[in-house]
Amino acid sequence: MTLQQPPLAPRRASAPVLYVHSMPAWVLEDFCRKMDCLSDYDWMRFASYVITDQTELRKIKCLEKTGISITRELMWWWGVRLATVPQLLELLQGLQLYRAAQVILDWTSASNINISSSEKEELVAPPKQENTPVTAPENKPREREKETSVMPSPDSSHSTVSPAAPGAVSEGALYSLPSPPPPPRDLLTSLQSNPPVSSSVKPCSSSAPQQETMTDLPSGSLLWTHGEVTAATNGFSDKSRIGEGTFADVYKGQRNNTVYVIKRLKEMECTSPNSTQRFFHTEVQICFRCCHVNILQLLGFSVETGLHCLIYPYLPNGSLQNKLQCRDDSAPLTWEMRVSIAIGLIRAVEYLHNFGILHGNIKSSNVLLDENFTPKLGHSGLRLYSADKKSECAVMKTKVLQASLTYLPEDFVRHGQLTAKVDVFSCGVVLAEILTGIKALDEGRHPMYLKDMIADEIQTAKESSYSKVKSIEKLAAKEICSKYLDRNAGHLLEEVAIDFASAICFCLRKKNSGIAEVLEIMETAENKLREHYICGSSISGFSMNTPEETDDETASVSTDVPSAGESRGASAQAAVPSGAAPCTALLGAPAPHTDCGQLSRVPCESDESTSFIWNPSDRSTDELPGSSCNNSGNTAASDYRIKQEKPANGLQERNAACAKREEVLAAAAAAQSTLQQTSAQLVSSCSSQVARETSWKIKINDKKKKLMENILLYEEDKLNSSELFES
Ligand SMILES: Nc1ncnc2c1ncn2[C@@H]1O[C@H](COP(=O)(O)OP(=O)(O)OP(=O)(O)O)[C@@H](O)[C@H]1O
Repeated sequence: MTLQQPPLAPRRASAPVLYVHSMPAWVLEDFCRKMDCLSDYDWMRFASYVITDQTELRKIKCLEKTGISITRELMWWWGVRLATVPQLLELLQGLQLYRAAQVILDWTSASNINISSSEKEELVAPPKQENTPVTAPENKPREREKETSVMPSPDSSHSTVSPAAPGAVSEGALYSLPSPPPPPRDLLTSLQSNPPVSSSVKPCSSSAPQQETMTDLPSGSLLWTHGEVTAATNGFSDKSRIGEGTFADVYKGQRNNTVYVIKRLKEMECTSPNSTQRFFHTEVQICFRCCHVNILQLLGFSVETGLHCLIYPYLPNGSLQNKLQCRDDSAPLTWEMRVSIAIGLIRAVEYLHNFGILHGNIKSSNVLLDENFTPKLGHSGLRLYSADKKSECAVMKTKVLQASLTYLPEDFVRHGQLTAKVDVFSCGVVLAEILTGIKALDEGRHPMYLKDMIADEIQTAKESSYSKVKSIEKLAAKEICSKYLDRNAGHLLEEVAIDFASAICFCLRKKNSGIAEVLEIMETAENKLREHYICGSSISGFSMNTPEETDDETASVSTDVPSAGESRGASAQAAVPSGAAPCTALLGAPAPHTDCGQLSRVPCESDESTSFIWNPSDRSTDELPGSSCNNSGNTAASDYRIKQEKPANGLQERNAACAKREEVLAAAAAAQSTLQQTSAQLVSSCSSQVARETSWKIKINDKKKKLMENILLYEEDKLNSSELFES
């Protein structure tokens, strides 16, 4: 007896269609968790209904080794083919996978989504009991497994077949299954062509009139039609074209009042006829799986003959490379931004590596900056770890990588073996660009590669040091800072600069570190910088709209909008709390802009009458101290700069201040994530300040401490804005 594909009746045209791809993330996650711990046999049985092509199915099963949820991968595969939730549900129920089905049912009933049984009947006829596989000799134990998967015992995740032989399990399971009609072999053809009649799902194609249109989709579709991309880019007009990469022409486009970037793949650039398709497929697959604040999100794609487009959000601050080189006459990135961009990049790489994904094309032009200067790593060139035994190394031979020698280590150039260390190396080159502002490649320079300039410093440090390995990085870091630190960004705390440069050395040395170690160094640097700004001699504040602690008892809140002059004055007056540690030495040349708003060599003195201002209107570059060299004040990340000033008097002013602050807080909601991050750091830095101040016998300002606590409660929605300033 053979297992039959559950037959599908045509969808009712008028019924609202609930697609698998529009399932909320938490439902999908819960569902995947339940499915992933099924026995291999049960999982394969389910998957075989979704993907009838065994090669395709085995490819997904292989991903299990990388720690990726294979059910998620399977759901993606099915989701882009416009599978519906009722279809999924029917399949689960037909296979008696009740726990997973329950996840879907809980969600639909909690959200009042109506999937009535009659409707289900019309959508999909469940597989009949007698169609379940019972014939193969090995089916008896497996039948028992199926039961346990309905109500699993603690070890139900363990198949009766040894987990040490996943290939055998897969094959056994596959061979015992019937062969339903093969679905389209890959994403592209399936999306382009009409589906086989018996296929369980229907691919979407702009040329398939019987298919629901995009407007029918509950939350919009990932799949754009040719017409939609053409309309969004004004027919791929030159005016809409904003850039060009190795693989794609980049267009800025608009659809439904949202601005997008549409990357049109260059069909001719690829080495073989299939490589565009492979590249595209990989890109879409990986984007689907990756969800991280520092990874560029894929919003859609378009696949038609001769036209492959990937659609991303438009990031108004463009690429890191352009920003570092101040193209479009933008102000240099501040140190706060640079450190935070570096950390964002490292986190993105760490995230990918944790998922077993190698990037293989990390460079500053691939790091894009959103309106808050949050970095988003683009993913052209992403590859998966090769699943075969040979290695964690995948052989890379693409044109993209040959063009990226600037960011790749010598070993890689020679052997073409991509490993996590290659990514760490490339990351180091980008970090070096951030710290030095020097181009990664300049053919008119000797050495022309920035990586070689850093390598020379490491080598020199090695030769001149007989001490332990660790100090070599420090030695080299000092040299790098004194020679190459980007002076346009103003001054940088010496300790921070050296940590930053050390992180670069750790990335670029021969036996380089893991990404986690590099992240730790940079996070330490960021904490030092933040602590210094908040507790020490901050002038510009650490790009956050949070109040700065002062040690005066009577400080009150002022909402005065200072003039540019006042800002400058305040910058010059920025005070270090009484008794604060002596100002740390600062690196960088005596700034060409001495009033640049960065950490100038401020005298360490107290200012007992300081208060703080959040000043949303104080954003324009020309109001900033030293605006020619500092744009921190006019970015969203640092919109509300902190300034110390004489206290305002009386209740009236305080009330006015409160009202004003409410406005500010409303705006601050837009920068919620930044705020949350800051608060946590603020609390830690404040507690360390408290400790210090206590030892210096300084009385802490209770009102401000209360305000800090209130801000945290506000962010946790435990206070509303009117209660924020209650003491
Ligand atoms: N989402 C985006 N928002 C704003 N600008 C973008 C976006 N994506 C790309 N760009 C711009 O287009 C340029 C080209 O991007 P693309 O990613 O195609 O190429 P690349 O990174 O320079 O090279 P390669 O294709 O070799 O990785 C970028 O340098 C950037 O200026």
